Amino acid sequence: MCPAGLKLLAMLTLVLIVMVWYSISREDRYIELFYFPSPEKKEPCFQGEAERKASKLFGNYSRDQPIFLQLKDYFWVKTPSAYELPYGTKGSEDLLLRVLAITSYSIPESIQSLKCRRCVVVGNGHRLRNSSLGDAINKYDVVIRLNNAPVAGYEGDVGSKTTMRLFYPESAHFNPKVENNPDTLLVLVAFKAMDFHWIETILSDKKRVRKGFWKQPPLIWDVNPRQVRILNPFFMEIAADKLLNLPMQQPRKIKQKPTTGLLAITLALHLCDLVHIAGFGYPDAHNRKQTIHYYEQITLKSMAGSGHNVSQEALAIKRMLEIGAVKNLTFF
Ligand SMILES: CC(=O)N[C@H]1[C@H]([C@H](O)[C@H](O)CO)O[C@](OP(=O)(O)OC[C@H]2O[C@@H](n3ccc(N)nc3=O)[C@H](O)[C@@H]2O)(C(=O)O)C[C@@H]1O
Ligand SMILES: CO[C@@H]1[C@H](O)[C@@H](O)[C@H](O[C@H]2[C@H](O)[C@@H](NC(C)=O)[C@H](OCc3ccccc3)O[C@@H]2CO)O[C@@H]1CO
Repeated sequence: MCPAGLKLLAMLTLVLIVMVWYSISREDRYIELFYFPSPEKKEPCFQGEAERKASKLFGNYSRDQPIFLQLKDYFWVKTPSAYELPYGTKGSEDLLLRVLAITSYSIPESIQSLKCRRCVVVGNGHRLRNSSLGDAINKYDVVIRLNNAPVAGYEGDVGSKTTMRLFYPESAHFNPKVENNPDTLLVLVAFKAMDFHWIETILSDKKRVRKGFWKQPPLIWDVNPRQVRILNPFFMEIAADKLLNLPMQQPRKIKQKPTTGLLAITLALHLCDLVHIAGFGYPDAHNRKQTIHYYEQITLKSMAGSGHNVSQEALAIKRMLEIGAVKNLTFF
């Protein structure tokens, strides 16, 4: 072969090597960010793995914090809190005391006794639509759902098992019996003192108050008080502080806060040994027509004034995916 031919061959080989290297490196990234579960097999689970990985994000924060608030911490001793709601209980202690007296705080024995807890957090995103992930989702030990996201009619895509559902008064489903299982834990995330007041009036059948909510919450809510739990605001604090770098005390007007989904992932990293997520991810800001939920036709416009920074949250979730703290069943 002539020298020019050899040179061309060398060039082509080099280009080929670079292309192979690039596609391998992209493939690694692909595996990090997307994950396809096998509906037949249970995931291998390693005790303490989520905690180990999460410590890279959160630092060595205390694992002693209870998941749910307990009466003993407010009745016998008055546990002090540095912050007001939603990051602490400062100023809401009396209301909280009454709520804790009529609710429970235990984690079900079926979860408590597991050596390794496999959890999935199901976000409300449109990406779940036609995903056929229902069977895979039902196989996790703990399925965490959010707000009023329905299950009935969407079982093929989102499953039907709900171990716990995080909600606040304005996001409570008006028909909780239809969208949950009889033993689902209904976990109240309190953002303001009125949220404690609402649950108290509902569970003790006291006079309902209509004012003080940004959207009318249910006035009748047919649930067993033994299913209700109050989430420890500590998780909101670390989601805001460690994942989003939000200041804990903000002027009244700004009030930025994590979404319930990011809060649920934070909680799962504390409660579980393996954390998978599905249905997370918003459309680009300029994509005005794309619906955001798997169950209704609303767009990003509906979120104006919500106080969420969805691009900052996307970066936080990407970081979690990159370090392997969570895996994603849908695309991100
Ligand atoms: C109009 C409005 O205030 N919408 C908020 C709604 C609304 O209050 C409830 O749905 C009740 O109707 O609640 C929120 O969230 P929402 O109930 O929409 O969704 C629950 C969580 O899923 C994740 N999500 C959702 C849609 C999407 N395209 N990508 C996602 O990643 C998010 O992590 C989200 O938290 C909320 O509580 O966070 C946040 C939304 O901003
Ligand atoms: C996790 O946050 C929840 C939801 O995602 C947010 O959209 C919602 O934001 C509301 C915000 O909490 C309200 N602020 C207060 C202090 O209540 C804000 O209020 C403005 C308002 C007041 C009266 C009537 C209409 C609007 O409204 C925001 C929603 O537009 O907070 C949720 C947790 O409560």
